[in-house]
Amino acid sequence: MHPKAIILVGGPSRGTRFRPLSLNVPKPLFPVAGKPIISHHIAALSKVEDLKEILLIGFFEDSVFASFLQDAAREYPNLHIRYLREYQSLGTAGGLYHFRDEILRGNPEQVFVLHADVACNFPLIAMKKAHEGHRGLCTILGTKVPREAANNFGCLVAKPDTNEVLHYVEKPESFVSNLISCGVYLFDCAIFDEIRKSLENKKGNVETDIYGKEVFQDGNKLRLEQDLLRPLAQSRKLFVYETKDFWRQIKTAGSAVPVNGLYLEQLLQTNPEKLAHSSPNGPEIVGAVYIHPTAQIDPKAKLGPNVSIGPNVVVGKGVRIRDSIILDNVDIKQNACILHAIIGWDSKIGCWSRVEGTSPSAHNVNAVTKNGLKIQSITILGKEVTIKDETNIRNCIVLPHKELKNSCENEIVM
Ligand SMILES: Nc1nc2c(ncn2[C@@H]2O[C@H](COP(=O)(O)OP(=O)(O)O[C@H]3O[C@H](CO)[C@@H](O)[C@H](O)[C@@H]3O)[C@@H](O)[C@H]2O)c(=O)[nH]1
Repeated sequence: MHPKAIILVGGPSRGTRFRPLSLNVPKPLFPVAGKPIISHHIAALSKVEDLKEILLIGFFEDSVFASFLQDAAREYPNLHIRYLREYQSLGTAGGLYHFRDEILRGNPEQVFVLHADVACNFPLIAMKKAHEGHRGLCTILGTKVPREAANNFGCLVAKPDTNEVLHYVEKPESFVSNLISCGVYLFDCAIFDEIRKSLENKKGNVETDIYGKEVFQDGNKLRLEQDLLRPLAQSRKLFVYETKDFWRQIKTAGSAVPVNGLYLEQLLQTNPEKLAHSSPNGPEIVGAVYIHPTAQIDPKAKLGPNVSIGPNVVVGKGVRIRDSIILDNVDIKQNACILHAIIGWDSKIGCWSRVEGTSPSAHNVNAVTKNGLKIQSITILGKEVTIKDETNIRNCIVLPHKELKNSCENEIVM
């Protein structure tokens, strides 16, 4: 079977919860464990036999992915990776249908569809094997989440013996099931007939906008979940493949920190040589830590676990960093301490300063509550933020280009 793959990358308006980091980089290209979020998807797809083409579909400007695509072409010479731009947000299935001729060119039999904003070990080969063992049109990757988190996702009720999905309910108001959709699918190409049927049904719902143009009632969008998966479950053509391995959404900027940790842990198991290790003349490394080869780390610094250090970062003597992502060109002076934080590009952290957040809980990755109010658990500094010497920044979001001389806590610094 010869498959193709699609990564749904969304567009700029969708990155709002990822601010302030999405002000400088589109979310799909934000680095976790040393490489852009969607590079992890591509690495997994590159291992699928006979998969030669990956299409990124979204509504960002074309230029956004240009240099990423050049780098990816160098890294994966056998893969053809392109970006297809929707003229506006067409919904999670709208782009698939709009670009169906491109997708079906070369007669693939199957299409993987991956959301860009999820992190997992993408068990695509196992999904494909499971898919070929049943008569469904789609196999969806599922995982179990805590009961109280389930209604934030697409919920699946499946027959335990056959994995046939009996009900699919998108973000239900009351509890349906704690088996949820991970946003990773494998479709037979016959799915395009189902999308057409779904479109025809929706055409019954057309209305006229203020310009007299016909639009669907929900703004011309075709939703993979409600318009396709739900009817597929009703007609018993949807199956689930459950992963017991890690899975996480990347919605808020703060969620990049636990995701970084999960991918670093995975690297520690599969490719430990890509990670940093303690050495007699180097810094002390605890657990999984990634350091870009151009970064300069003082031998008296201590890093880890769950730390990624970007290109050209300078880390001074006595610095302590854990559970943090340090982006390109950051300068951290001696004895500063960085915990549960993301430090934006070109920022400067003065000596004896502390930039810290709080350890987030499993499925509520970005917020902790204090006196009933949500506060930031991961501290995030935007691009080019300067923290003066001996200043403490706790549970804050700091917008780009700020200079902080005084300590602050539980604030959004604008
Ligand atoms: N190309 C394109 N991509 C889109 C569009 N709308 C969303 N996306 C992309 O599609 C993915 C899903 O985004 P959302 O629409 O924000 O859905 P969600 O709240 O994340 O929920 C979905 O994913 C969950 C798993 O993470 C599922 O559990 C849930 O059922 C649903 O499919 C993201 O990668 C997003 O960038 C669109 O109009 N066009």
